[in-house]
Amino acid sequence: MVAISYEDIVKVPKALLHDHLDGGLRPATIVELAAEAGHELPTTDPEALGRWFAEAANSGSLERYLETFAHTVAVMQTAPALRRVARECALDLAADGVVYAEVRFAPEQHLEQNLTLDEVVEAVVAGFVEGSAQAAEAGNPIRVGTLLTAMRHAARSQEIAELAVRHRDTGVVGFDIAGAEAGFPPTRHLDAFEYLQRENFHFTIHAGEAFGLPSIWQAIQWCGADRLGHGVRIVDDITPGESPVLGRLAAYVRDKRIPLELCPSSNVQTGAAASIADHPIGLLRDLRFRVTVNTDNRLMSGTSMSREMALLVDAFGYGWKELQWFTINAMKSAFIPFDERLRIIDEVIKPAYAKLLG
Ligand SMILES: O=c1[nH]cnc2c1ncn2[C@@H]1O[C@H](CO)[C@@H](O)[C@H]1O
Ligand SMILES: [Zn+2]
Repeated sequence: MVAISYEDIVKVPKALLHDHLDGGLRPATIVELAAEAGHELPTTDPEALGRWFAEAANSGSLERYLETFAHTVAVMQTAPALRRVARECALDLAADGVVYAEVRFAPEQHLEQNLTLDEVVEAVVAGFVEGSAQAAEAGNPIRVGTLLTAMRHAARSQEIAELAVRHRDTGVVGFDIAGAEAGFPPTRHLDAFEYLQRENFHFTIHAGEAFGLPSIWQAIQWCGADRLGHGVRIVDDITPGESPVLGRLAAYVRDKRIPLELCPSSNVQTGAAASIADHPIGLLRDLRFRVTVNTDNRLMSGTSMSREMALLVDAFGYGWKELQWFTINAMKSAFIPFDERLRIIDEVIKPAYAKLLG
């Protein structure tokens, strides 16, 4: 088998479902925006700043990992700043060969300079539109959908859910909750999830990352999540061995084809996995869960979609067949309409991989 190089992975179309806007800024942009905003950074050298984020996020704890977002959120408080960050996000993903991305952020964290929630969303969506148009001109077409996140420790989820529905025809394709998981179960936001279900809207829930099965169970069985953000701890319900045995929850997640938005590097940093080679993605793929590969926070993990795939190729010996499987899984699980998903699978993804698979 011919070894797969990083450069080859960049060229092949990829789909990304779990990427945080405030976790993916270019270090140089943070430096510029911080100077404008008068925000003090740990360093103003972009390269050193990039390293600082990766090191500070490498803490083994989700709570400490999340502290680093204070510096990105602080420079995303005006409409031009939000628009720029979103535009650069679309450009960076497209340059990495991502053809479909759902990018999330929490509007409630961007109100420090008196923007309204609607203005925050409008600025970000405008940035994605602008970035996607520029990427297409450069020969890297990408479709970017926005997910609105509510912070799980706060109490604004109903308001954010309504905001998402209000913008559903202008770029917002779904809803999410994020933030520290332990102590903040998904059922705290049940009203918001029930509202979204009545609106026939889509949502994912960060669950099974820093807390285990009860969080996943609530996300699926109480809240009705379409997908699981991470969900990696579903392995706690699988007894390993020659023929692994699935508990009732793991069996349900697999039977219902509930997509797992796995984020290998992020999980190593927050302590959810000991290393990439030890990451449960290997087992979950072998057992044919609906596994997808994601970046979570490109800045904090110093990563990209191509890099995450390259790490898996190295650790598990995956070839184009597996990378295509991950990509089609992600596209099937996207929150855009079925016919649009199918078009990207049939016209963009399959033809590109067919050439490589021979
Ligand atoms: O892996 C994660 N788990 C939980 N919360 C996260 C993760 N990555 C980022 N955020 C949180 O989501 C907010 C909106 O994008 C970020 O500000 C961060 O606090
Ligand atoms: Zn996340």
